[in-house]
Amino acid sequence: MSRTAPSSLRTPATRSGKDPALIRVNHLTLDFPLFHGGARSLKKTLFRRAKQPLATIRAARTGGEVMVDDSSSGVVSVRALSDVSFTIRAGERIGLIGHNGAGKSTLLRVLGGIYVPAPGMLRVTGSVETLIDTNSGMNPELTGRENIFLQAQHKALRTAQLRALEKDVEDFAALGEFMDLPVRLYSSGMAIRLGFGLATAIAPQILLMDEWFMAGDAKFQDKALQRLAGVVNGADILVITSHSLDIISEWCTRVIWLESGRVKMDGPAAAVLAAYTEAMSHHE
Ligand SMILES: Nc1ncnc2c1ncn2[C@@H]1O[C@H](COP(=O)(O)OP(=O)(O)OP(=O)(O)O)[C@@H](O)[C@H]1O
Repeated sequence: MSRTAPSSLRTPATRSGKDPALIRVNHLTLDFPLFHGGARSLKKTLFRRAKQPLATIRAARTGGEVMVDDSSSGVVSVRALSDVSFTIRAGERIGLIGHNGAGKSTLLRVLGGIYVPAPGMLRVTGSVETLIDTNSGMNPELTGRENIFLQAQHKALRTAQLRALEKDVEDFAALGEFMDLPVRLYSSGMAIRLGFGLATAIAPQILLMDEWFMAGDAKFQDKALQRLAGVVNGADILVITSHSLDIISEWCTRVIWLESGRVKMDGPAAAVLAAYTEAMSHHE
């Protein structure tokens, strides 16, 4: 069984003469509008708590800031990211940590081009692969095998590379006859196997990954970790969100700690994890 992507598929930028990967984020803010003036009851509740014309209610360590705009529009929104700035260079492995609703997944989706921030500046240099949603980039009506062909087409692979990709993903996902059945029939664990196998078959320059992608049965996790190690070694940049400080300390060189959408601390993994653990111990 193949546990790492075939070397013929690997094209890390730093070894292929492309520009090194880079992520630059400047003063990035992202709001999710919740409702407009029509839906009054939540708004009234929020105003009772805030008693300010333009109120910012910061929940204690859960969620982003809830913004209530008292102008005629009456928009209520959640500020998931607030004035976030950082630069990630090739060779760095970043862990995103923070409380529930701190903005980790939202930030990952912004970096992956799924959400467009406003205002703010985002510059990403290099090929990006996201391991965020099990079905991202997959057509559920097509079979697992057809989805492999689709990705190969998307990446303009030659026939020999396509065959190598097909074999590699088929071996890794170990879906048996389900490989030739539509993806919509897969269980979530089966979809993760295929999605993970596909996304990690060709090392991207930048790999963005949500921790729950490591979910699955113990045997799969073991296989996935070994395969991921190969991809991370081939990728220029890894950004991973996790609540597991063990995973973060094992995989990351640098940690960005988010609190209510803001960067609370950004630095070497050991230092940020120590500060985070210390802060958490005061909140228990
Ligand atoms: N699609 C959405 N619509 C409205 N609000 C959203 C949406 N997605 C996220 N949010 C809000 O944005 C904030 C940040 O959410 P996000 O999912 O990024 O947090 P997280 O740090 O990944 O949390 P967790 O650790 O619980 O997964 C939360 O307050 C959440 O309620």
